[in-house]
Amino acid sequence: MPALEKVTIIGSGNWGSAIAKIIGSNTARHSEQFESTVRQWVFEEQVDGQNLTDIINTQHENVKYLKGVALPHNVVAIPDVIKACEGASLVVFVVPHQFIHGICEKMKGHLAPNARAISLIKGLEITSEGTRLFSEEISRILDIPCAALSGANIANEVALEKFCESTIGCQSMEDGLVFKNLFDTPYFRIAVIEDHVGVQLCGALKNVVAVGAGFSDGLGYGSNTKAAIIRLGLMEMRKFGQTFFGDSVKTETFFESCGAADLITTCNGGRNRKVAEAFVLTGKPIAQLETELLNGQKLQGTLTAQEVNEFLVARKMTQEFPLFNTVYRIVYEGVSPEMITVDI
Ligand SMILES: NC(=O)C1=CN([C@@H]2O[C@H](COP(=O)(O)OP(=O)(O)OC[C@H]3O[C@@H](n4cnc5c(N)ncnc54)[C@H](O)[C@@H]3O)[C@@H](O)[C@H]2O)C=CC1
Ligand SMILES: O=C(CO)COP(=O)(O)O
Repeated sequence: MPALEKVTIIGSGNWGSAIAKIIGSNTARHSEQFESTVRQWVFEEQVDGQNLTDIINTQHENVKYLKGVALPHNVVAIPDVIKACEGASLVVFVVPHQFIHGICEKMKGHLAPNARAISLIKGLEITSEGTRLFSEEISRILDIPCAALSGANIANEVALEKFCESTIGCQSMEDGLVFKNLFDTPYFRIAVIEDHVGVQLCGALKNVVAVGAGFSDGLGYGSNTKAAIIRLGLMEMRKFGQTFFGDSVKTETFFESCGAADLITTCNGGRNRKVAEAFVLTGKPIAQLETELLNGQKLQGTLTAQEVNEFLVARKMTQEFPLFNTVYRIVYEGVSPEMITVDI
């Protein structure tokens, strides 16, 4: 009989906690394939004078990032990333994208020889030199294959077991199906496709569009305006993929949960939308609103807008992506939010 897979989750924010609930129940359910215990690396912090890891391990609840949701008892919170990942054969990365590099560097040399990873991160490594997917970054640093999972998955709703779908993009179907067993439940339905590039591009770029949708809400524009922003955003997402990743992004991927569906849910119920709306209503800086409104959770869309802009400026192509460009200029250059319907 093949050895049981040892699962480690890297991250314990809002989505990291919701996904820990699913993974913990699935490893217990599929005891022929997975070791029941799931180690979760938790960035240690104090909550009411107690370590967050101690709270999770005794109360089985992440009281800071997913309050009110019971976590399975087989999920064990560990503050030391090396202890959390030592000997792991399946690694689930679910941290805000700005933190991934430092974490991967510490994990080097500590995984099982056959380890495979999956990235749930919604963001892109974009610099003026080029773009890199986080699955590629993780593969490069740790020398292991890495798939991606992304979908219309607002964490709080998934944690309450409200039905939704999600997409796994992989290079090896064999690995994709192992991960499907780790994530799939009757209320979290997984499709596996061989387009790990498209899955991640959608997950990152839809956050920029959601910031634009939030501006529209803050200005009091209605559903038609938001629908236009969503449609134009989808077109720019596809154009970005076709222009910079060519045939490796499949058009059908935009019709999966990771594509149009995630764009719609994020533009209606996500944190990027919420903070962008408050930006218009209050005039406060984004960083201040992130602190005031999100209780330690992190925005991804404004950072991605900045990274995408740097990449497009280096190629003199900002005019070809008017929505991405306008979102950037509103957040970072003091351009009036009304321009969201003028310049796109
Ligand atoms: N929350 C959601 O509804 C969904 C989020 N995602 C994506 O999943 C990824 C992770 O998001 P969440 O779990 O929601 O995180 P979050 O937005 O709740 O971020 C907080 C997390 O960042 C950690 N953190 C703070 N400072 C840190 C540091 N210096 N080093 C390392 N970690 C630090 C905190 O401990 C906490 O675990 C993101 O890319 C996000 O876009 C994807 C689907 C749904
Ligand atoms: O990715 C998400 C839903 O699928 C969450 O989006 P926000 O980060 O805007 O909350």
